[in-house]
Amino acid sequence: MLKDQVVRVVGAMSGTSLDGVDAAEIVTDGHVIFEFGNTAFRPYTQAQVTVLRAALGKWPEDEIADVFELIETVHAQVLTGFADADLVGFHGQTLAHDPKGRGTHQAGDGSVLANVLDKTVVWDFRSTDVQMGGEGAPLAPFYHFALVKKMGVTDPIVILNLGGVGNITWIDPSLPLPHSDGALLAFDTGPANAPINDLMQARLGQSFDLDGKLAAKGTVDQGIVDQFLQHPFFFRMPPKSLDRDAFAGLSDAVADLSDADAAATLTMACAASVAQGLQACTSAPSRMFVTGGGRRNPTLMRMIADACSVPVAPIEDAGFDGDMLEAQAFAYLAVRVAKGLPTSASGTTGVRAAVGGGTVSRPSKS
Ligand SMILES: Nc1ncnc2c1ncn2[C@@H]1O[C@H](COP(=O)(O)OP(=O)(O)OP(=O)(O)O)[C@@H](O)[C@H]1O
Ligand SMILES: CC(=O)N[C@H]1[C@@H]2OC[C@@H](O2)[C@@H](O)[C@@H]1O[C@H](C)C(=O)O
Repeated sequence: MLKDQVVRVVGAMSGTSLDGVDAAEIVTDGHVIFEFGNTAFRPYTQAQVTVLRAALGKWPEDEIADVFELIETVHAQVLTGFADADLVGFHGQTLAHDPKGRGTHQAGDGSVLANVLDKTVVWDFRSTDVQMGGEGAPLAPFYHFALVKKMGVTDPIVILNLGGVGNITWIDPSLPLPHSDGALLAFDTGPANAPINDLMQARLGQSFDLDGKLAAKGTVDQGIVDQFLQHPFFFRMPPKSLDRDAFAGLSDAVADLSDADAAATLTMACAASVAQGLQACTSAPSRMFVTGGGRRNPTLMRMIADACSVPVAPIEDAGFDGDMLEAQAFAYLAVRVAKGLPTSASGTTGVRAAVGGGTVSRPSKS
């Protein structure tokens, strides 16, 4: 791909919440975001969620061909709607993440999708970073940097993503990429929606705490939150990343609480971990913009605002779509990979040097 080429690219993301596949198109040269395009969301059926949940923690050597097929099929269904896209960024579904041990594992084979869609697909974004000593996550920060440039702000700000897991990017837009040391600091903050969703599913058969209504009725057990903050993860210096189920003990800790108190306590645990993450940022940002599904939970947003000493607002206040940001991010990163540009650096994943990685698969017919 030519250095200055501007590309219409679609990105697709299946996140740790296991709710479905987001897809979003942008127009970019891998540096500047020129335009936002169409978006789509395809929820997983209950049966598909059950298959995906059962596959969490699995590695390539496990028998999971059915999971790959499921991921590829659902992504193909969503992505056929993007006929005008020149390129596809395919994240896949993270099943397991152990960057300092077994590696990182996303289900779904981009070469299969390339043939089905008859388009070039960029995928397996995280492996090279892990092989180079990085965390392999979070990877959205380079896109966050481009968004902040588009906003035109000059002061450091923070973007917080509240998905199944939370992650934060501190950005100083006055400094240059790609050598993001200084311009970017990014890391996972802790579990976000995943423990709340798991509680709602196990106790009430619901997929999440709609509008934080159950948590709003409960009382936080501060002792459990304080104990949660003693987890070794919170004593590690960033960059750092998490497996979705790294905090399984948190669910056990609220087992004896009422439904409402358990929901309130898990919601506060997320807010407390965000507040702690903010403390670890390079400097106090002027604002925190929140993306991801958790920004729709008013109880969680109130707890975060109370726990953090900076103004907190959904990213829509900056003019962006908080439901599609991650899908857009993997569209943006796909162009960077195709152009040989880095997608992570020591400030975002702890990798030794800025690195691109990713696999580019072209349709075998062309
Ligand atoms: N109205 C709402 N009230 C409460 N929670 C909500 C609401 N809407 C969405 N959520 C939460 O947001 C989750 C979806 O968030 P999102 O789509 O950002 O996750 P993801 O992309 O799967 O995660 P990740 O960023 O970890 O990959 C839902 O599972 C739910 O927990
Ligand atoms: C290993 C993995 O898939 N991590 C996800 C997960 O979901 C949120 C958080 O944990 C973040 O580290 C990452 O996703 C976002 C999109 C990222 O890479 O920026």
